[in-house]
Order: sequence, then structure tokens, then C-alpha cells
Amino acid sequence: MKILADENIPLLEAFFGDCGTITRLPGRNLTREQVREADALLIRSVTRVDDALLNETAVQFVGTCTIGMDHLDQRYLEQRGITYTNAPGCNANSVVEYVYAALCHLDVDWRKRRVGIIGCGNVGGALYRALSAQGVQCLCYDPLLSEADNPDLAELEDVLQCDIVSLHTPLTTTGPHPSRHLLAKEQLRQLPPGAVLLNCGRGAVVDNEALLQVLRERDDLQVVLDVWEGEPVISLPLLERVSLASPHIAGYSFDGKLKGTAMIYHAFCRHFGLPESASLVELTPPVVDNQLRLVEGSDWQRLRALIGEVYDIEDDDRQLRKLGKQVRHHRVDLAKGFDSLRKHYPVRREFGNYRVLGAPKKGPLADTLAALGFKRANSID
Ligand SMILES: NC(=O)c1ccc[n+]([C@@H]2O[C@H](COP(=O)([O-])OP(=O)(O)OC[C@H]3O[C@@H](n4cnc5c(N)ncnc54)[C@H](O)[C@@H]3O)[C@@H](O)[C@H]2O)c1
Ligand SMILES: O=C(O)[C@H](O)[C@H](O)COP(=O)(O)O
Repeated sequence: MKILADENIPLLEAFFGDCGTITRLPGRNLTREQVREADALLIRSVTRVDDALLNETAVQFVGTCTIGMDHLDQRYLEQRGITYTNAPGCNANSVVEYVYAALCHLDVDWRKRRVGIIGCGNVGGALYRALSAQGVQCLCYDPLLSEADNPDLAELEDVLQCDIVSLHTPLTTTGPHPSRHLLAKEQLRQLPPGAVLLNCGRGAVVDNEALLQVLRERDDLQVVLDVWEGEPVISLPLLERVSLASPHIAGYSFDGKLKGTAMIYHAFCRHFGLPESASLVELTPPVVDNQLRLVEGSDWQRLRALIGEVYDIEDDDRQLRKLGKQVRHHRVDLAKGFDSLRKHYPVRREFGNYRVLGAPKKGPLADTLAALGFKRANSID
């Protein structure tokens, strides 16, 4: 069995080492020549999989260790009878934690605001449930869901009136509800004064040129962009205008990435009728220093400090802005720099790995910590 894999898939050898011969290559520019002999192609979101890549190749299985599938030409894969799969929900927690970290960084206490969620599947749904558990009022726009799935569904224009609006749709260009440029100038102008807009779905769901124009007109909006139109060549003028910027790493918790590899491993073994010998639980390293202590202060100060200790989102922003400056001074290539930040992203563990010393047993802060996934630590733990 010949396996061709993106070099950025973690634990490749540990999961697939017994299944065949693995060749690792950078995913962004894979060629048909490189793919020709492979039986299985294991990728991430940066490999476009279509006729140009797979025509006259031996590939019979394509697994993307990601949630998003917009880089797969699904109709072509179906026509060719090539099995393909993604890893639904693998990094949903990671994205939800990114949203909290971003709001903490902006000093926006979500517990006192109305939150609009656009796209309410694995990621948006997890955010919705966690916010609802904290008593936060949410409005959700998802034309593919019904009231039975989500009692807080609303029209897009109403959701855009929320104080915080978070985008979690896939990128689609066809079908009854294409999401490309779902937020164009008209929609962006509807955001209320002082609103916070976050995009952690796909860059092109927001018209980036329109967003730049709106940010030039209004200085009251706070925009958080993890995903950008045209990645890895992002708009540097837009980078300067947004309040928090990152290089498409919302889903890059270590736990989420490993889960993505494991889900594709299961699908791969099923497809080729192989026994499963590797286990995610056994391969996931524990967090060594997993006890955190709440600082003194208000609930909000304690929460911000705690989340900041686990996830330093300010550093993500700093690194991307540093890259922007280097590009402007012609010292670095933007696309290479963007991919390099992603390739060398530091290990970030999810909140559920941590125990909080001194956490209250009851009350609003206890509810929030539980909804975020933190565990309480007894002083004897
Ligand atoms: N930034 C990151 O690191 C990161 C990480 C994970 C996922 N993502 C992106 O987030 C997307 C969503 O992930 P998910 O796991 O929730 O996917 P999902 O398929 O579980 O849910 C997506 C939801 O969006 C809804 N939707 C589709 N078109 C819509 C439209 N036009 N308007 C409103 N809602 C629409 C669907 O009905 C569905 O409920 C992924 O497709 C991926 O592109 C980004
Ligand atoms: O769709 C996803 O799962 C995320 O966008 C994922 O984090 C993308 O990461 P990449 O495949 O580009 O490394």
C-alpha cells in the first residue's frame, strides 16, 4: 500500500506506519506526478483535490484530516468512484475555545451580550450549547436547520443585530444557500454600533474587500479574522484594520489535530479492511502541569486570566502582524510566511485537559467554567 500524506499531519507514522509505505510532502503544491502511484491520499485543507491532481492516478481513497471539505471536488470524486472522507467535528472544541480567547483578549464579556451564530453545525452548535448553558442569549442563522434542531433560529438580518456575531459556515458556491460572500457590504453595514464580528469558518464567507471598505468607514467595529479570502496571500491593509488576526489556526489545538488524524485512520482502515492497531487515547500525551489556580478579582478578571494562561491568543496576533511588517519591508514572502506560521504553530491543549484549583462549586463562574470544559481540582488532587 502506498500512502501519500501532507507532511503537516501529526502522528502519521504512529497511526499509519503499519499500513503501508508513507511518503510525506508539503500539501500546498502537490502534483499529479507525485500522486500518480499512491493508493491513498491523506491531506489537510491546503490541497486542492480535483481532476487536475487525480486524473490517471491510482488513488482510491482520499482522507482530509479536517472539518472543511471545500478543497475537494466532491462531484469529481463521486464520478470517479474514489472514496473520500473528512473528520467532522474533530477540532470543533478548538474553534469554540478560540472564540472565547478572542473575546477575552478584546475584553468583551460574552455573558453580558447577545451572541449571533451563523452556521450552527458541529462548531456553531457547540458554541451555541456552551453559551446557552451559561445563560447567554443566542440567535442563530442556519437555513438548513429547523426549529426542532435549534429553537433560537432567526433571520440573517436579525442575527446581524447581535452584539457579537460569529461565523461558522462551510464555504459553498452552489446549492440553495451558497455561503460565499454571505456577508457583503450591505450585511456588514447592518452590524450595530460597537459590534464584534468573528470569522472562523472560511475566509471567502466574508467579502474581504467590502470588509476593508466598511472598516475604513466605521471605527466602532471590532473584527476578529482567523480565516482570510485568498489564503495564504491575505490582504495586508485588512490585517492592519482588524482587532485580532491569526493565520487560520482556530482549529489548531493539539487535541483537535490528533483527533483529525485518528478519524481518518478509522475511515482508512474501514475502507481497506485493515485491523486498527493504533489508539487515539494511547497516543495522546497527557498535559504535565495541568493544574491552574484562579487569580484574585472579579469573575470576569478570573476567567480572562485563566483562559489567557491556557491559550495566549495575543501571540497568534503578534506573529501574523510581525509577518505583515516583514512582507512590507520585502524581507519575507507572504504565502511562505503564512504557511510557516501554521506549520510551526506551538502546542495548544484544550481547556478540558486542565483542572482549576479554587474553582467555586456553584454559581455563575462555576457554570461558565463547566461550560468551557474546565475541570474543578480538589486541593488534594
Ligand atoms: N478556522 C478554523 O480553523 C476552522 C476549523 C474547523 C472548521 N472550520 C470551518 O468551519 C466550517 C463549519 O464547521 P462545522 O464543523 O460546524 O461544519 P458542519 O457541517 O457541522 O456545520 C456547518 C453548518 O453551517 C450551515 N450552513 C451551510 N450553509 C450555510 C449558509 N449559507 N448560511 C448559514 N449556515 C449555513 C449548515 O447547515 C451546518 O449546520 C467548516 O466547513 C470549515 O470550513 C474552520
Ligand atoms: O477545516 C478545518 O478543519 C480547519 O480549517 C483546519 O484547522 C484547517 O487546517 P489545515 O488543514 O489547513 O492545516
